[in-house]
Order: sequence, then C-alpha cells, then structure tokens
Amino acid sequence: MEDLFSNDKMRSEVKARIETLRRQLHEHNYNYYVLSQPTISDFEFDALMRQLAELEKQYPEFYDPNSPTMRVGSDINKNFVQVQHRYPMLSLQNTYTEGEISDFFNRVKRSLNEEFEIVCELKFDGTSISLIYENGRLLRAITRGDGKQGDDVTANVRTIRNIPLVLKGDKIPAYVEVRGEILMPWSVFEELNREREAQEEPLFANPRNAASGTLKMQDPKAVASRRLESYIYYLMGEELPSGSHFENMEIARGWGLHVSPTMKKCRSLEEVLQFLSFWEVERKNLPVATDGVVLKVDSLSQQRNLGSTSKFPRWAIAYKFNAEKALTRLESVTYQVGRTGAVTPVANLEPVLLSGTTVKRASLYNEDAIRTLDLHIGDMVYVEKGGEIIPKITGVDKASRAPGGERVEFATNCPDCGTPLLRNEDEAVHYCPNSENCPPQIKGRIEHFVTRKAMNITIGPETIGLLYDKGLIRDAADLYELRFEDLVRLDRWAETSARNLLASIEKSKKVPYERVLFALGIRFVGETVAQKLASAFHYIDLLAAATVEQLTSVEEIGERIAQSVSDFFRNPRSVEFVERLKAHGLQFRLSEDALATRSDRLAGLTVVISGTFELHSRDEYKAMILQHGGKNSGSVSKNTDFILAGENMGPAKLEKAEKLGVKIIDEKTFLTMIGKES
Ligand SMILES: NC(=O)c1ccc[n+]([C@@H]2O[C@H](COP(=O)([O-])OP(=O)(O)OC[C@H]3O[C@@H](n4cnc5c(N)ncnc54)[C@H](O)[C@@H]3O)[C@@H](O)[C@H]2O)c1
Ligand SMILES: [Zn+2]
Repeated sequence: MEDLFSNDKMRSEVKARIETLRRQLHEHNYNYYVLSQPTISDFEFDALMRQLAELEKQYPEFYDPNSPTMRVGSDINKNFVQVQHRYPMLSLQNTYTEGEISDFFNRVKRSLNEEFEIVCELKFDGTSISLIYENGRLLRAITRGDGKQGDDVTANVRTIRNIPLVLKGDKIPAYVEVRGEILMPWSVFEELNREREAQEEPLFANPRNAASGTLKMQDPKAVASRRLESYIYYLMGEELPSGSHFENMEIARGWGLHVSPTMKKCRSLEEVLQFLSFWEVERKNLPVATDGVVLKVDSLSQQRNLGSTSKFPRWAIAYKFNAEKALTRLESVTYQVGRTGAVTPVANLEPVLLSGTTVKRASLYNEDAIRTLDLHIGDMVYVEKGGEIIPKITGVDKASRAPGGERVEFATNCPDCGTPLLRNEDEAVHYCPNSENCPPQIKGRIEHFVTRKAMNITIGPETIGLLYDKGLIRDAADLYELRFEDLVRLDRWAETSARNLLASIEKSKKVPYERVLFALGIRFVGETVAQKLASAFHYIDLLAAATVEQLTSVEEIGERIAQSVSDFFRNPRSVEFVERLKAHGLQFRLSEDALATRSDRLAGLTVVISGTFELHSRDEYKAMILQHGGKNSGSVSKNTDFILAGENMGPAKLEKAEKLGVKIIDEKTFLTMIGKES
C-alpha cells in the first residue's frame, strides 16, 4: 500500500514538473518570438527543453501535442495577416557537443545505408523567412510563424536590399520557395542601440531580437532604415533545378539571391569537425551574428527518405557554439536597487571585446554567486554572453591573482539610502526594506507604472530621475499633477516636449482597468494576473475588500499572490495612492465593452481545453471561459463538465474523457454556447 501511495505521489510530482516546464517554455517562446525580448539565455532555454523532453520520454502518459517539445515556437502577431505555408517551416534539432554530431553522422549512415554527403553551413542568427517567387517575381514573404502558418511581412521584406524583387538568369521554376534568414549586421545593431539609448528606449538584447522586432514593425519605411540583410539557405518546390542542395544554392546565387560563400560539402566526419573548429574562431570576423553550424544531407532524395518529425527534419542538425568567453579585470562591485527593493550586485570590468560588443559590466546575481566565485577586487575574471542581455562572470583565474586584492563581501547597507539590508532565510536575494523612502525604489515604481504594457506614458528613466530630483514627483500619482509651467522651467526643456509629456499623461487616463491594476506594481501581480483579477473583481473596491480566501478562489491565483494583494490594500499608503489616482480619473472598473461581452452562460461549469484550434487561440478560449463565468482546468476528471477540443486532442485526455463519459465539444459549438458568432 505504502509503495503505491509513494508511487502516486511521485507521479503527481512529475506531472506537476512537466506542466511547470511546459508553461515556462511557452512563456519563454512568447517572449522570444513574439516580443523579441527573451528573459533567459538560449543555453538555459535549451536546458529546460531537454529536461522536459527527457521527462516526456520517461512518462509517455503525459503526452500533449501542444507541448513545446512537439512544436515550433510561434512568432505569430495579430497585427499581420496569417498565411498558410505550402511546406511546413520546421526548426532544427540542436546540440552543443561534437559527440552528438558524430551520433547524427552515424545515424544518417545507418538509415541510408549508402554513400552520402553533408553540406556544412553557418547558422545565421536572425529570424527565418520564406520568400515565394512565382515566375521569378517575389510574390510573398512569410515568417515561420508556428511552422504551419506565418505572418505576411511582404511589404517589409520588399525593403531589404539584398532580396531581389525579380530573379535573373535561367532555370527559374514557375514556383519556388526560397528559405533564408533575415539578419541585422553588427554595425547597424550597435548604431541602433546607441540611438535607442539616447532616446531612452529599451535596448535590443542582440541582433537576432533586433532583426525579428524590425521585421514585425508596422511601417515599411522604418524597416528600410534598419538596413536588414538576407542570407539564403534552402530552396523548396516541385521543380527545383537540381537534386543536390549544394548545387541548388549555387544556382540560387546565380538568380541574384544572397547565398553565403562559407558553405562546404563534406564527405567524412573529420571534415565536418574541421569545419566546426575553423568557424568557431573565424566567425568572429563576419559582419553578422552566427550561433552555430548547420549540417544537412546534400541529396534531396536522401532527405526525403530520412523524413522529419513534427518539429525538425531528420536530415539536418545544428551544432551550437558555446558562448564566447573573454578574460578581463574586475575593477569594483556596485549595487543596484530595483523597484521591489531587491539589491543586485554588478561587476564593473575593465572594458573588453566580447562577441562584437564592448563589455564593461556583468551581472553577479546574489551573495551566493559571489561566494561561490570567491571574488577579489582586481581578479582576472571570465565573462560570457550566452545570447543574453547582460553578460555574466563564469569563473576567476585564481593563478593570476595579485596579493592584496580585497575579498568581495556583499553590501550590508543600501547603497542609496543607507538602510541595513535584509535577506530572507529561504531566498538568495537581499533587499532594502525602506520601500517608502528609498529613491531607486520610488523611481523604479514610477518607471514600471509608465511602461508600455501598463499606462504607456512616453517618459524615460532619465526624465523620471530629473523630475524626481527636482522634487516634482514622489510617486506615480504626482505625474497627474505636473504643470506646464513646472516643466518648461526645467533645463533644456522645450515647450513641445512639455506639451507632449502632458498629452501622454492625459491619454493614459483612458487605459483600461486591468492595465491600471498592473501599473500599481503590486508584488507578484503581472500582466496576466492583473487581467484575471480584473475579470473576477469588476472594480477596485471589490478587489480591495476581497479576503485572501476570496482571492485564492479565482483560477490561478495562489496563496502568495492573494496575500500580496491583500497586504497592498491593507496598507494606508497604497490606499491613499489609489484614491489619488481615482481622483485624477483613471479607470478603476471594467469598461462597458468588457462587461457587455460577459455572461454567466458557463457559470459553475469546469472546462478543459485540448488540441489545436482554427478560429481562436487557446489563450483566447481560456479568456472566453472566464468571461462567461466558467472555470478552466488543465486536466480531465469527474468534475469536468466538457472538453473544448480542437484538432489532435491528446490521446491520454481522450481516453480519460471516454472512460468518464465527459462530453467533447468543438470550437463552433462552443462559440454558439457563449452566444458568439464563429
Ligand atoms: N532564450 C529564450 O527565451 C528562448 C526562447 C525560445 C527559443 N530560444 C532559442 O531558440 C532556439 C530555438 O529556436 P528555433 O526553433 O528558431 O531554432 P534555431 O534558431 O536553433 O534553429 C532553426 C533556425 O535556424 C535558422 N538557420 C540559420 N542558418 C541556417 C542554415 N544555414 N540552414 C538552416 N537553417 C538556418 C533557421 O531560421 C531555422 O528556423 C532554441 O535553441 C533556443 O536557444 C530561446
Ligand atoms: Zn534603500
């Protein structure tokens, strides 16, 4: 009995772990592909993905066709028209080790059981594109999207100078799909970031994000000014000029397409490995970012024989270069205080060149990280960039340590307000408890309040700093009390900038309730939590009066969030803050529109969503269920009232549903149920 019980317990833990990983990976995919703003490094992302794949392999009963391991991360953006791909656009299986490259080579050899050649190409680190040429003319350009359909970005792609609008030469098929990568050269990227810094706009983490962000802009003229480039790496179609991928690329070059001259045909594993080590170093001299090498079986008929999975072809693999390292001197450690009071140590370094940019600072995370490294001022340290925003210190060259360097000890007091720092037993972070009067915390809260996803007020951190220093703002509510006279009196402030700022502040009074709720900066209340709270508590007084218990009864609102919300509204300072914002006319209740689309048609019903949909996204269906009073649950049980099922419903869910006799409803029926035209 006991054994069974612990087995069950383990299984439910595994299931929870799998679900958490899936949720995290979906979120990271969204940040990466749609927002072009990743929050973790590729290496970390790949590690999570591997963990999930491993668990799914071990526990096939938790199969889900929507798992991030089964699909290409989607870049689809509702501002564009979506177009179906004639041939799916897949991702690439990737590895960081030569061992797995040799495994790949041997697997191909075994499967084909005949002679084959491997084409080695650089893996250009941009965003993929499919160019459709009909009778030699560029008809359409589509992003990878979710692999099955992508965004039509033709107008933007037409502005890219090395993409010909008309192909030249002969042997051009009536229909050909040209696959390639859109890149932003290092030089353009650095210039763009310099401009953005001057304008107080958020910087792009790397050229890849800059390229994908640019391709999704709404104004082709702006795209043209960003000087993107294309690198072509594959042709698709029924009447390709050659049965060899390598030859097709040479012919495509003749048509005027930009194909990198760095590709090479290899016969042996040794040649392949040589290519890898040569380009691992040499790529640093290229004008564009590369993050690895792609190996492809050359013969198209052999490619067909090897086939593909739902996510990547079996005839290709990507070898990813390990993050580049640099050695430099640690000059000092300073501390940054965020809006929640969390204190982050920052290493100030002797400037050093790393992956094409000069690095002067690196993140040190927390006290434990510093201890582990055993850092001393003056140490020679290794910095790595692993595709992320801020480089990090990964090691110390202890052999070269000079005597007398002071050991780095974590600060005991807040660098800004002097308050002794606290550290929670179970957390690695230190924080400054003086939330009310600590300047960086105050400024940080105002910065959060004005961000695009919150109140969307056009004001940068430097201006906030200036207004704060001049005593004009002490919290975000003060923004609504700024006067034209105060602003124009400031140094170098033109009347137009003052007017623009005031107009932007005025406009923010129309921002809907859920975003205002997010702007308040309540701990743990992010964008989606704010939406959930807003639809459960239609106006702020209801929310303020809610007990922890009432809060946790809302789907996905846990104890921690509920406690934080409750604490916020029990604090007289925040109550006063909200009252002042109310007096300035901000939106503190759900709009008529949002209310009008609500009903209680699904009241008391628990709905499970499964499969892939055509008419709306999963998230939209989730929102609809909530809007109509229903509850969305992740797994089928005897409490499930019905399953909203799309295509490819998970077999485990299907089986369970049949066993329990749970109704299965398709999209159209569901939309009729909630009184929505499909
Ligand atoms: N950091 C994050 O939050 C985050 C989130 C999602 C994805 N990622 C990263 O993205 C990767 C997955 O992205 P992906 O699916 O786009 O795969 P990928 O970028 O690793 O590889 C596939 C892509 O490589 C490109 N490519 C470049 N040169 C090529 C060539 N010569 N031949 C063929 N293709 C070439 C193509 O656009 C293709 O779609 C992950 O490995 C991860 O590192 C990171
Ligand atoms: Zn402080």
